[in-house]
Amino acid sequence: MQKYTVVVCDHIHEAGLKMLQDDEAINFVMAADVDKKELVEKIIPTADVAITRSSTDVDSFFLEHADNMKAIVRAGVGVDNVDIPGCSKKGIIVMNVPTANTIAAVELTMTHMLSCMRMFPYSHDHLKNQRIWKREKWYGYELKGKKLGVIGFGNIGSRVAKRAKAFEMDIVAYDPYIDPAKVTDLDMTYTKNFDDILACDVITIHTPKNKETIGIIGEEEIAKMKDGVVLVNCARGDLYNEDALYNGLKSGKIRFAGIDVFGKEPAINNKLLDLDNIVVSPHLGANTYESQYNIGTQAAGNAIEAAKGISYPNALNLPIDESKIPEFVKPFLEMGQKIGFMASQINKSKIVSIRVKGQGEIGNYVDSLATFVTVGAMSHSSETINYVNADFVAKEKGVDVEPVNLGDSAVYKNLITVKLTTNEGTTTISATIFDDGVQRIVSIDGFDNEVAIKGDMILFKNSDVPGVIGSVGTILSNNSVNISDFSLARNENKEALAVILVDNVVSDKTLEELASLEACKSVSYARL
Ligand SMILES: NC(=O)c1ccc[n+]([C@@H]2O[C@H](COP(=O)([O-])OP(=O)(O)OC[C@H]3O[C@@H](n4cnc5c(N)ncnc54)[C@H](O)[C@@H]3O)[C@@H](O)[C@H]2O)c1
Ligand SMILES: O=C(O)[C@H](O)COP(=O)(O)O
Repeated sequence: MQKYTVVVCDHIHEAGLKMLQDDEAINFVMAADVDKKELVEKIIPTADVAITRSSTDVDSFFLEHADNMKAIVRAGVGVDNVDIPGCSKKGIIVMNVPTANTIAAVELTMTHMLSCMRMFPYSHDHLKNQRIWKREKWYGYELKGKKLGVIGFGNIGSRVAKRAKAFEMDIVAYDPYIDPAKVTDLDMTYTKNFDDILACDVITIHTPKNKETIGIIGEEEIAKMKDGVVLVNCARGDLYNEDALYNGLKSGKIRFAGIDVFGKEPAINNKLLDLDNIVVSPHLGANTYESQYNIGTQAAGNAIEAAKGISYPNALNLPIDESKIPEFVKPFLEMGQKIGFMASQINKSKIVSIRVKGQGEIGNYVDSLATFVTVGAMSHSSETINYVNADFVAKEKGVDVEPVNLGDSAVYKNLITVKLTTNEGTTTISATIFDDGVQRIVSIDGFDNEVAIKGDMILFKNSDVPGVIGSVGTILSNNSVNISDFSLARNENKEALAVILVDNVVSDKTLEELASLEACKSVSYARL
């Protein structure tokens, strides 16, 4: 069996590590405690996929050594320390885990906000460590009635705003890239004028770190702020210019700051730590058990799928303008890749052509869909294929890829059909996503089997005569193969196709036994 090496560069939850350990196709290397230079020089060259967090920079040094790398999974949101154009140049897909730590970051932001208002860590230290009971020293301020300026109204910023509203704050949001209704529908104020944010009592930032946002709060902005303003940053260091922040805190213009992130981390020598009106944490925004469990398991699952070429969830460097792809399309793309991968296992031979048809609204996105299907179908025949180079690899290997938009679908809201032609014949699979979000095959080679696209599946085609299902069940049970789902369909030629989902890996011996049944016409096996 082919093995893929997944290198874990930073600590992730043990449930994620276990998933990697338990997958027989994965050679798992835990390198979180390895010195970064050694990691890059000695371990990264062996990796098919790397899992990273903010402590591992994916920079030119890293990429120079990533000669086998197919994908990088950033186990978190921020990809400011990942050279995405550099990855694209090397054909490396970059994925992140975008929402698994949202709540952890939101709640840490509220913790910082409240800590700043009540100077909580300082009063705690006074009593606990200095044994001083001096209640009059610790008069704080209330959030109620104060104006909160939220810069960046995405997953985290919008949820911070909702929680702050529950504290009876007035919310002003600045985010040029959203529909203002996202703010105004919540009875909050949307502004395009950054000065409205600077006029707030408390300001919190939740944008990514990029060219536009680095230093978005600098000396000039702080000068315009109210005296006694409170600033919170649980997004990224350098969004607030650290010299300007230091001077503002030192002068008292900024009354208090709550800071989780720093320009250079670990930040043990940062001069901000010398101040008495700052609450700090060592980049803990994502550090809750819940969030790390979710991130670790999602990152591991995505790394396994990417290593095997099954799918690349949340890929950030696709050859497609993601902003032009509506949300409903993304699961179809993922499903298209799985169907391509499945078809290539059922019909194992040199691929001649891949025809991808889209019906319903999905038909408008059939070109992107064809790219994903191609990646899935050709991942067995090309070690390096991905969304970035799929068209090129297909052409190079003489595979004809044809996307077809069929317009409206008579039966399904959206339907995709993949026809894979190889030297051995054709396999045609149609699938849709129902309103419950479950991806389902609705037909295979003209048989109307309806079955979920997941796990291990046996496709058993036979003459439609009595007793076949019983014999199949007996063989599977004699070989300790447990059936989890079974779908049977027949055609007018007196043939039947059974799609059998099973709980465990099926051996060649079991497949041979099935093939030896008299009524059997063909047996194939696909692992997703
Ligand atoms: N401290 C932590 O551990 C921690 C945890 C999670 C996320 N983060 C950071 O928080 C950031 C935000 O996370 P998210 O999940 O809310 O991301 P998101 O993509 O959902 O939201 C970001 C928002 O910022 C807006 N934005 C972009 N540029 C802007 C600009 N110039 N001015 C105003 N708004 C702008 C976007 O339109 C978007 O709505 C991440 O990029 C990450 O760096 C930190
Ligand atoms: O961007 C993120 O997801 C957070 O900053 C968390 O970073 P971490 O994974 O290094 O904790």
